[in-house]
Amino acid sequence: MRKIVVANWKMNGSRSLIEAYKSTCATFEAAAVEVVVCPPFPLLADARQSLNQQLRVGAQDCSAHTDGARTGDVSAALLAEVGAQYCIIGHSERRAGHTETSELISLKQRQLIAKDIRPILCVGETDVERREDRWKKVLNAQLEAAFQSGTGPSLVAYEPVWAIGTGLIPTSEIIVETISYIRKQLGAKTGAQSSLRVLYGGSADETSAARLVSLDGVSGLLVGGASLDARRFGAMISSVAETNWDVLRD
Ligand SMILES: O=C[C@H](O)COP(=O)(O)O
Repeated sequence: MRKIVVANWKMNGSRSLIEAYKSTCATFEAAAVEVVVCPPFPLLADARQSLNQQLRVGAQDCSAHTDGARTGDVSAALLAEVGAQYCIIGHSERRAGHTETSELISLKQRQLIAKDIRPILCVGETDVERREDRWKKVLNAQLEAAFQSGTGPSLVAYEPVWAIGTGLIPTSEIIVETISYIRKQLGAKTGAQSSLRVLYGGSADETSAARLVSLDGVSGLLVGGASLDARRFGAMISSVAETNWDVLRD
């Protein structure tokens, strides 16, 4: 299966970054890697139009509701209308900064699936939860809620909170063990472990991308900071694509 690399611009980016992506990132070998760009809402339509050839476009969040008097919310239907094919949900910055619960996130997942948008469900423990060996319990709760919507996610991003934007990347052992645990938990619920894609996110950059996607069970990357520079992100895509071709040649 192709590796997938997702750029999460968070509350950053501009039309000029879309243009930079167009000239720098849209020349990779699409057969080897799937690339998804998630800009802020106002740039979605522009991104979709400009990057349509090879890059997919995703949103960073969506409303748990379909319509109505919900100022500031953006529905899955509207995301579909501007061409979003993916949507990040449950990012730790929303769980913590916007007090989003797993129940709310599962409602969002349901809205997205109804509009044929693929949810990318983010899960991950804090440093204290890791140190106190409570990470399994935390991940279970975050994954369990996703099943309240009736269908499990086909894309999960494991993002340890302590690795996001810190320059700290967990050891390979931690990443492999945790992603294997996520796969086991979801496989037990859905029986569809093989079609599940699990990404790693947290301080991934052009120097670590190839190693990270080569780890057992890692289907790709969710990238924050390093995706804000089109050249760095382009270098990440290239190194992941090369890794994938190596796999195909073996
Ligand atoms: O969604 C992306 C993650 O939060 C990772 O961010 P980062 O690559 O800046 O650590």
